[in-house]
Parts: sequence; C-alpha cells; structure tokens
Amino acid sequence: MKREVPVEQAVGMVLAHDLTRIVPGEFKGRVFAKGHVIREEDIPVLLDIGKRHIYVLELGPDEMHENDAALTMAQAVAGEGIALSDVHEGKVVLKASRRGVLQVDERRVFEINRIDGISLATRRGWVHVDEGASVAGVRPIPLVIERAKVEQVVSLAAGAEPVIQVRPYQMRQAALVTTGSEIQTGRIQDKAGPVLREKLATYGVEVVSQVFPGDDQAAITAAIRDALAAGVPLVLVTGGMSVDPDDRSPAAIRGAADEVVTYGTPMLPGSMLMLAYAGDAAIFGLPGAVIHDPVTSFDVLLPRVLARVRLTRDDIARLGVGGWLNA
Ligand SMILES: Nc1nc2c(c(=O)[nH]1)N[C@H]1C(S)=C(S)[C@@H](COP(=O)(O)OP(=O)(O)OC[C@H]3O[C@@H](n4cnc5c(N)ncnc54)[C@H](O)[C@@H]3O)O[C@H]1N2
Ligand code: MOO
Repeated sequence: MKREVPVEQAVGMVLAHDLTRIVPGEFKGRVFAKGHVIREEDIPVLLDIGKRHIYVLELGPDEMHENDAALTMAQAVAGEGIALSDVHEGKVVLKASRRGVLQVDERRVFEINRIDGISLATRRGWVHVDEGASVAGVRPIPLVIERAKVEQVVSLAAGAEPVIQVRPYQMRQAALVTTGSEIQTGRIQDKAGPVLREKLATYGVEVVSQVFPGDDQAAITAAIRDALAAGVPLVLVTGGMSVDPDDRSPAAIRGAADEVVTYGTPMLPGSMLMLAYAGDAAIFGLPGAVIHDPVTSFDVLLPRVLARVRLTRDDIARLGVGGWLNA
C-alpha cells in the first residue's frame, strides 16, 4: 500500500517508485530507485529536486521488504565457513570465510527455488574455494514479498546440515607410491612425482614420502601399508591401473584397503581411477592421464577427499553428467 508523507518524516521508509531529477539540457535520470530506504542525508537531495512529500510503501504484517527478506534467507542458508555481504538492492552475496571445498545441498536449493519469487543461485558443489571467493547470491524477485515465503525458505534451510557451507581441508600430508618397472629401474624418469607435488601444494598438502616398488603386487601393497602405518592420511598410487598383465595396482590397493569405493569413474580423462579407504585414510589409484592431462577425475574428487567428506559409489555415479572434462 502507498502512503504520502512529508520528506522530513520519511527516514527509514521505503520509496514506492523511482524518483527522477531533471536539469534541463544537462541531466535527466533516476536519483532514487523504487525500494530505496530513505536515509537522513537523502532529505536535502529530495528537497533540492522539489519533493516536499513522497509516496512510501507501507508494508503489511504479512509482507517483507526485499532487503530484509534477502538477509533473513542468507542467514538461514549459510553454514560454517560462509560470510555474508551487506545487503544491496535486495541481494546478499555469500562468500567463503575460509579455504576448502564448497558443499551445497542440491535438493534443498531446488526446493527453495521452487518457491515463486525466490532466487538462490550457487556455484556448483564440491569445488575448491579460496577465502573471500563468492559462492552464492540470494534475493527475492519482487520488491515486497510475502513473509510466508521467506519463512518457508527458513524452515527448508533448518536442519543439522546447512544448505551452503565450506568444509576446511583436513589432510596435510600425502605419500606417493609410484609403480612401474620402467621407473624403478631408471629406464625412464618419474613424471608423476613433480605433477602431484605441485597439485597437492595448491591445497597445502605436503608429500612426505615417495617409493618406487615396480610392478610387483605384494611390493605395492606393502608400500601402501607402510605409508598408512606411518599415519599418512592420503596415499596416491600411480601407474598400472588399466588392463595390461603388468597392471597390478588395483589388486594391490584392494590388498591394503578395507573399503573400495570405486574402480572406474564416469569421467574422462581419468576413467581408470580407483578410490579406496583404510580406516579414515584415503587411497587413490591414479591412471596415466593424471600425469599428462591438466584436469582429470582426480582434480574433481581431491578437494572433497582432503576435507574428509566420505564418498560413496553413488557420489561417483552422479559425476557422469559433466564428467566429460575435456570440453
Ligand atoms: N585396452 C585398453 N587400453 C587402455 C585402457 C583400457 O581400458 N583398455 N585404458 C587407457 C587409460 S584410460 C589409461 S589412463 C592408460 C594407462 O593407464 P595406467 O595407469 O595403466 O598407466 P601405465 O600403463 O602404467 O602407464 C602408461 C604410460 O605412462 C608411463 N608412466 C606411468 N607412470 C609414469 C611415471 N610415474 N612417470 C613417467 N611415465 C609414467 C608408462 O611408462 C607408460 O608409457 O591405459 C589406456 N589403455
Ligand atoms: O583413466 Mo585414463 O586416465 O581415462 O585417461
């Protein structure tokens, strides 16, 4: 509902329509937009453009201004590792307050966006984010929105798990088990070590050991067990992941693991990847592509594993859409 008030009494009230200033031959444009909340310093400007009275919006008890609605919804969906921007023109931006992996509950984002007039836009889940990175924005579409819709968002967002959060990385060390007789014997130089050291360093993970057990299954299993026994939370086995007679890594990893999540991923490059766990420690079997392609299935899965988000076979199966990584 609109109501007319003298400008001096309008501080804190919501402008019901755009206000235009016209200086003949010089300027014609909007000075205040519809929805603007009048501040003390706006009063002289309003008087300058000849406004002694303005129309303000009267919100009923069942209505909310876009700014209040945006803030309420942002607070409801934001979890640990998220900071909120100031509200501006009915929008709040959610930013990472620490580095880690972005976790988004897709089902609840979908449910929230099914409410007419609500917009919650997020980055894709499970990507690495640095501190300060923008990860989502929330706003109502109309200037004035029914309070019940905002309350519906709040109740959808309630629960043990937040809708949007940044999970911090919890693994600091990794061990490399570089298989292949050609590398063990020095016929060719190891290229996996440098590639993996550099990749892991971007996540703050240090490579604490690297061994070259050749192609012997028992020797590879023993090397993995040694790293686990030393308390290293992440073991990366490279080479020997496909179908040649000398490809012993999958069986060797099975020998050291207590759960194999997957051998094979619906992603290319990196389809022959294995992920397994021994207790809380993760073991990857990394195929050749990880050495020569800049982005593979390993890059997709690593942030989550480093944040100790336990993966299941279904989590892997969901990655098929978007799993063609060379696009
Ligand atoms: N018939 C099939 N052939 C291939 C398949 C398949 O499913 N069926 N999968 C392909 C995929 S995908 C990949 S990836 C590759 C090889 O994967 P592997 O992990 O088994 O790799 P290797 O055979 O051990 O090595 C391949 C190549 O890379 C060199 N290599 C390995 N490790 C290192 C290292 N640390 N430093 C330098 N160079 C390394 C190795 O000497 C080989 O030349 O299989 C496809 N084929
Ligand atoms: O597993 Mo291979 O690494 O798909 O390219």
